[in-house]
Amino acid sequence: MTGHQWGYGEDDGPSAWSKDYPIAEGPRQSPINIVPDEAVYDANLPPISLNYDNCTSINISNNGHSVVVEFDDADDRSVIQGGPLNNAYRLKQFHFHWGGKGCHGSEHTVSGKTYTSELHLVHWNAARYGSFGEAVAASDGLAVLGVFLEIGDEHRGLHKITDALYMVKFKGTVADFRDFNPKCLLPRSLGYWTYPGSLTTPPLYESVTWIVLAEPIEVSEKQMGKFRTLLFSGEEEEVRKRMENNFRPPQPLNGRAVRSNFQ
Ligand SMILES: CCc1c(F)c(F)c(S(N)(=O)=O)c(F)c1F
Ligand SMILES: [Zn+2]
Repeated sequence: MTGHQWGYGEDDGPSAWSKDYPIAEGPRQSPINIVPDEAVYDANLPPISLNYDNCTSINISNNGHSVVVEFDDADDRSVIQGGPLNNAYRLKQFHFHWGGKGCHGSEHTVSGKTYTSELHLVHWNAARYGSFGEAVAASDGLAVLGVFLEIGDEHRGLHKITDALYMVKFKGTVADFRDFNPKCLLPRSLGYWTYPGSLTTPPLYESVTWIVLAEPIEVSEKQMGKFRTLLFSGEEEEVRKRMENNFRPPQPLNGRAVRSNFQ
């Protein structure tokens, strides 16, 4: 596996990543299995505060690993703060991880329970670093908000995304995607677990403060089916590989404390 050519298949998947990215076996890797009974309720953990009202989505793209919606992060117009964070972190992008048919597909698990998908809202510490590229490798550089998706009723906010997926079927495709506010993808409760972790894809930097919401959102099987029409492969590639099961399994906790802001 030459550098930067990683995937989720038999030969280039999570069990092979450590060859090119030795940090894969580091002390604070993600995702993890969250065991609520072993989480430490921390009464001093403030609620998280999301200010997405002036957020500016720019485009939606297929990077060969997931579907990504990017935001204008030139100023503090859309930030997450509070919770375990010492300052405001700027929204850079969000993307998803999902399974094939059935109910696996999330990266974090809760007492071993998997969800059908997991949304990651990626933010970077603009108070301390000059760019996302600089922050991505710093121990307090990123804050990722994780939201579980489970099969149920259709999600009205997700429609705008699933209706745009046909434009980014192939790896390397990008399309305009304006005026999307991801606030509509959040559950009612912002109760969360938080722990120090990493990117769940190469380069697997140990730079993420994870904030995983306990309440899932509901999406329909039909909506999930649209994610599976995406391809890992580029338009010119002979073999078409459906984009699914793009999740890393849980990694060793190595004694890390998982804290919750709820009992
Ligand atoms: C380098 C860009 C990037 C990702 F590709 C990614 F998958 C994640 S993840 N799954 O940990 O949320 C990030 F946080 C992230 F910043
Ligand atoms: Zn992710």
